[in-house]
Parts: sequence; structure tokens; C-alpha cells
Amino acid sequence: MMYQFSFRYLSRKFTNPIITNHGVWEIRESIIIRLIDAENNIGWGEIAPISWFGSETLEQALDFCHQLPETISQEIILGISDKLPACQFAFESAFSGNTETNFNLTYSGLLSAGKAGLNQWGSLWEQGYKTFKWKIGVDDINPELGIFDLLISSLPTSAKLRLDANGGLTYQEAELWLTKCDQFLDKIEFIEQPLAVDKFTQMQELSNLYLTKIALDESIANFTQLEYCFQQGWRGIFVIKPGIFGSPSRLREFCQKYQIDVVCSSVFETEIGRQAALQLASELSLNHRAVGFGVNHFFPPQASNWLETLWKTS
Ligand SMILES: O=C(O)CCC(=O)C1=CC=C[C@@H](O)[C@@H]1C(=O)O
Ligand SMILES: [Mg+2]
Repeated sequence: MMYQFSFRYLSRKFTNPIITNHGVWEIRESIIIRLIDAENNIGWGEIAPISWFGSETLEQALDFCHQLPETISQEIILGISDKLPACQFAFESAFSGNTETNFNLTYSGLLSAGKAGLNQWGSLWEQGYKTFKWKIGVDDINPELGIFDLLISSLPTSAKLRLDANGGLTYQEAELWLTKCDQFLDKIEFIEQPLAVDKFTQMQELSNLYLTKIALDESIANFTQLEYCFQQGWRGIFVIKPGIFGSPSRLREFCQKYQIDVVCSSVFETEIGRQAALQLASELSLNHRAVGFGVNHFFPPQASNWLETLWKTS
């Protein structure tokens, strides 16, 4: 099978910067790819790297696209290096042929870090969100614990709250957060990546010392890391970002074989990457956990003909 290949660079400014322990993220850059098969069917894919999570950089993805010929084979697509997981995802999902739009999923709403999150959950609740994620490890722990007390006491009884530290806590801080969360097990779903990627053993230790569940995210950003953590015995929650993870078919096969507890998470992609990721999420979310794809207006509204306009640019 041969495909006509073309691609475009896309840059979008967040409405509000995404602030995490990794820093302040203001611009979402990605690459939209178009594949046209011999019957003139068009497949769209999105390469949306997050290099600080361990995926390729945008520059590496652009270099890869630039060196491809205008006509590429299925073999080229299936042979994309594991060092280019966001490219693997985009090219393989471009022709997954999914047209589904109404996935049987529930969604988690991402709250801004700090006290801003206190004023955001209400409107999301009215939109039907029951699960929220709030970033910690951004400010000092004492102010954040104080805001947490206000947030957890204001959330309705049936609400679920996830805390995401992006690896920014010390072991002692993680113990303080887990001790706090163990007092609210009815509302706290999990703490995501409390420690840095190189602290896997300590996170395993914490998962045995506290009742609050721990989820890995940065630790399992791609297939190689997922296999390692699973082989090392991780049986907690796995936050998977399909957009930077790598081959969707390899991920699907692994999850079906080992029945791991998966939460799928956005990489702040456009509708192209989102569609492909949600298709995969609908097949993977065995525990039916809310997916981290709440449409919380991270970007200004896109024009309905944005893709057509993008392709008119050179
Ligand atoms: O998972 C979600 O609920 C939304 C996506 C999300 O939180 C993230 C996406 C990409 C990078 C990070 O800022 C953050 C995360 O760490 O999970
Ligand atoms: Mg995370």
C-alpha cells in the first residue's frame, strides 16, 4: 500500500498557560500529516510531542517528516523508530479509519494549579464533569495543602479528584500528601506521578504504605518505559498519553494481554489527534476511569475550516 504524504506545522497559544512542576507551557506546537491512498481516501494524523515527558522533540519530528519522500509505503510507517513515538502514533492512526464520534467515555476536567482551580470546578460540574484533576508540586506544599482543604471540602460528595504532581514532590512531601489524601478516600481517585521518573522504587514503596492509589504518568510515557515498570511489578494505575506513547496497535495488544488499570490522557492535541486517542481510549479503559480529555477550552475556538486553511499554506 502506498500513500501520498504531506505535512504542515501548527502552532497554537494556550488561552491560559499550562503550569506544572515542569514549568509554564504557553505554546502547543504540533505537525498535522495527510496521507492519501490509491483510492484517494484521505487519512489525517497529528504528531504532538512532549519532549519533557521523554518523547521526541518537535524538531526531531519535523526532521523525520522532511526526509520522507512524497510517496511512502506501509513498510515505512510500520518501521518508524521507537525513538519517534509521537510520529509512530500519528502515522499509524492516520489510517485507522475511525469515524466514531460518540465514544462511551466519561471525561475528567483539568483544573488550573493553585487557588485558580477553586473557581473552575463549578462550571465544569454544571457541564457534567464528575472527575477533576488538580496540579500539585507547583507552589510550596503548605499553601497547596491549604488550597486542597478548601477544594476537597467544596466538591460534591460524588465528585472524584485526581492530584498530579508531575514528579515534583520529595519523598517526605509525597508522604504528607498521601497522609492527607488517605483521609478523603471517598473523593481522591489517585495521586499522579508524585516522584520523579528515577524514583520508581520509592513510588512502589509508597503505594504499599498508603491507601491512596498512585498513578504513573511520566514514568510510562512510552512503550519501553511501560514494559519496564510492568516487569518491575507496577500494578497501580497507568496514565497513558496515546499521542506520545507510540504504536497504538502495540499499546492495544499490551493492555488486552495484561488488563492493566489505564487512564488515558490528552497531550493537548487538535481534534485530529484527539479523535484517534479517544478511539484507542474507548478500547483500553477497562476500569472505565474518566479520560483526561476534558474540553476545558485550553485554546481559543478553531475556525471550522482550519485544516483547509492550514493546507493552503506552503
Ligand atoms: O490528563 C489530563 O487530565 C489532562 C492532560 C494533562 O493533565 C497533561 C497533559 C500533558 C502534560 C501535562 O501538563 C499534563 C499531565 O501531566 O498529565
Ligand atoms: Mg500527568
